[in-house]
Amino acid sequence: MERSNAGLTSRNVLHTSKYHPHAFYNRVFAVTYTLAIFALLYHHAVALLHSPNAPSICLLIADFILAFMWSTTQSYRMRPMIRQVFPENLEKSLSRRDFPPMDIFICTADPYKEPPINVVNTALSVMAYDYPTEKMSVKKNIMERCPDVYLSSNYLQCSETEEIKVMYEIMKTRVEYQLKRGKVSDEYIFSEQERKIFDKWSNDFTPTNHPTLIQVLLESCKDKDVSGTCMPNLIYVSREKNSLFSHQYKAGALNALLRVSAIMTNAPLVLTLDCDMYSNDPTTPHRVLCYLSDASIKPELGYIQFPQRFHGLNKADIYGSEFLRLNVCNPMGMDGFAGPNYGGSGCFFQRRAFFGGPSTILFTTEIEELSPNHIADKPLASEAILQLAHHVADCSYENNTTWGTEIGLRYKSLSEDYYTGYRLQCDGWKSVLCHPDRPAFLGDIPITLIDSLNQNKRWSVGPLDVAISKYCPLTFGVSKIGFLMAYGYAYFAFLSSLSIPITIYAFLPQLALLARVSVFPKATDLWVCLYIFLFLGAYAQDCFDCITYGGTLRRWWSEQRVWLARGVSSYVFGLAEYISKHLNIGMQGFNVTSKVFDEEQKKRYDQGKFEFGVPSPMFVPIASASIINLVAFLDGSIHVLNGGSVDELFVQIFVAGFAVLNSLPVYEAMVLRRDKGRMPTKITVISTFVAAALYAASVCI
Ligand SMILES: O=c1ccn([C@@H]2O[C@H](COP(=O)(O)OP(=O)(O)O[C@H]3O[C@H](CO)[C@@H](O)[C@H](O)[C@H]3O)[C@@H](O)[C@H]2O)c(=O)[nH]1
Ligand SMILES: [Mn+2]
Repeated sequence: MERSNAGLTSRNVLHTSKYHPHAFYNRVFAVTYTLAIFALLYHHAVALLHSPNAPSICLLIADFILAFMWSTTQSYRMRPMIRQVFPENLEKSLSRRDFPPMDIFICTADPYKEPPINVVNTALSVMAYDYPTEKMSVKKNIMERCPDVYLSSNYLQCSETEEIKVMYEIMKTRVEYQLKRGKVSDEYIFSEQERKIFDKWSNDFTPTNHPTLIQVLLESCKDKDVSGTCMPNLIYVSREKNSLFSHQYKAGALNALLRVSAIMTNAPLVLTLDCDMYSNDPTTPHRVLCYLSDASIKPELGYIQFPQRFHGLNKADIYGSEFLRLNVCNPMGMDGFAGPNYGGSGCFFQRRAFFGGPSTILFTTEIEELSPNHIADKPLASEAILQLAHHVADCSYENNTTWGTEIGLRYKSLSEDYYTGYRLQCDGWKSVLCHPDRPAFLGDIPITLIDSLNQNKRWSVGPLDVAISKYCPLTFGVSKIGFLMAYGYAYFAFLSSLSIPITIYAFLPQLALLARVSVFPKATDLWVCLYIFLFLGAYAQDCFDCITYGGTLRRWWSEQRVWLARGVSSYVFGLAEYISKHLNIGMQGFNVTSKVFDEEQKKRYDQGKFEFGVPSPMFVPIASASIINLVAFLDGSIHVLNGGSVDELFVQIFVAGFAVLNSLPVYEAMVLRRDKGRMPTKITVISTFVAAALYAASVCI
């Protein structure tokens, strides 16, 4: 079925949508796989009734959680949607003069993890959007408008571009120099006005304690570029920080930006960007307008999400950072229903969506100027406007308001993107996924294992706060957005529960193998076919999906490997962090992912080498599991080679062998490598002790 928007002749079509042809096969497979899961649970139940024992109970729990998590992913496969937009037709139905104003928010939190020059690049890349009045004008029709990317590309060299390059290099050196010094030195302050600005960073100014700073850097129509074209408004905002207040991390930052921008410009369209996500296509807003200029869908359309895409991935994508499933497959699946989740960056919102559902009356704001209906027509740099803007960026501003609970970005979860998208959809908003071939934005990826594991830990803890609350997708969600959408959200909500089955499968069959205890059906038993089907079925479908959506076999292998590593590490630590927070013995925060690349680390990453390097406890379960699996695999194989029965232990030897195959880079890092990214000896020693202790404990039981 192919649909296009009503009211336009085919020549003027702005967007079309059709369901993915795989949907039918996915459904047939889902039914078959469900039957197989029931058969497995039946088999477990019979075995347990026959001879109840601890390993069988553990495996039942593991399989039950895996089955539940599998079921939550099915909604993504029932009705994936493929959309296309035709920006070339846009100006036939909407004149450039009528393009809606747009506010773009770029968050940055830590200059030492997020180099300011990269933030500058991101800002410049979107300031150069092909967009009217504030537009930077289309010079030479360049697609790469991120200066750093453009200047490192094979660009057309002429006196003008060389001049720009020199200007850029000077700016870059200056910014980096000031960062090292931690202060803007006098020789770079050229006027009394600039001095006044920089004086605001007084000596008692710290990242956690400082007043609000708002600086209008460029004002549209007052500031012009060399060709006389208006520049876009460019405003620097640093909200007040005070250690006595909870700042709600990125969600708090975005809410402050929502308010400050409401006072100054109040554009109906809002784009949120992470500081590393530069624009890779100047026509992106045109794609957005293909949806928003369609009166039949606009009233309910809360946001348009572009998949997060990344640059600098190594060939095998060893840490699975491409996240095809998270950023492309799942959102396309949800797009067949109410639409994709909000991904934190590369998302265009209707400002109105932050102020209550589309069919409810607009939620009232404390100050009239914050309402999305308010028309901001005063000069932004005027005293009155600046004063009000400072006021709404105060720490205490949100006290006794519904910011973060009913309006704006929602707090409660460290995954503010996941939770906000979910709540907006529960409010009745729809969304669409815009997935052009040329990525609209490109962001940085973590290049060390610890950064990647930490990022995944955050993504497992954040949604857990939603799972265990009155907004749980399985209850609240089902009642608001229906069973299938809610199940899609439940997958993330319960992501950390995957730690239980993965950890059980990483240790239990292997310890049992060492003790010569059989925990799976015999190789000659027909039931083993069920295990083979369930394992191969899940793996084959995953691999097939991955390749369908643009992945490679090699990357898929990395993805499944890192899934196992997250299971024993990120998700376990995530659960532990969640529990300790609720017992009031620990704190969790938004650990900003580093975007600074150490040259040597980058080189190793490019060679496809895993970067351990730091002695982090998060590596201990990974290393311990690798050791136990290797020992069990060798021990089991020797047993068979010496004439022991293979029948009873075959599945366990297979599981251990599979884990060994996945652990090859870990052994290499523990034993063979000498570079700085190797596994720290301390971790190898601790992990060996842990493995031995587990073995000893299993023998005692
Ligand atoms: O207290 C904070 C922490 C982070 N950020 C900003 O949030 C963005 C994302 O942070 P990053 O460390 O890069 O996190 P990632 O794990 O890479 O981000 C993913 O996951 C986040 C939620 O966990 C989403 O907000 C992001 O959009 C999504 O890309 C960056 O621009 C940060 O500057 C803040 O503004 N305040
Ligand atoms: Mn990031």
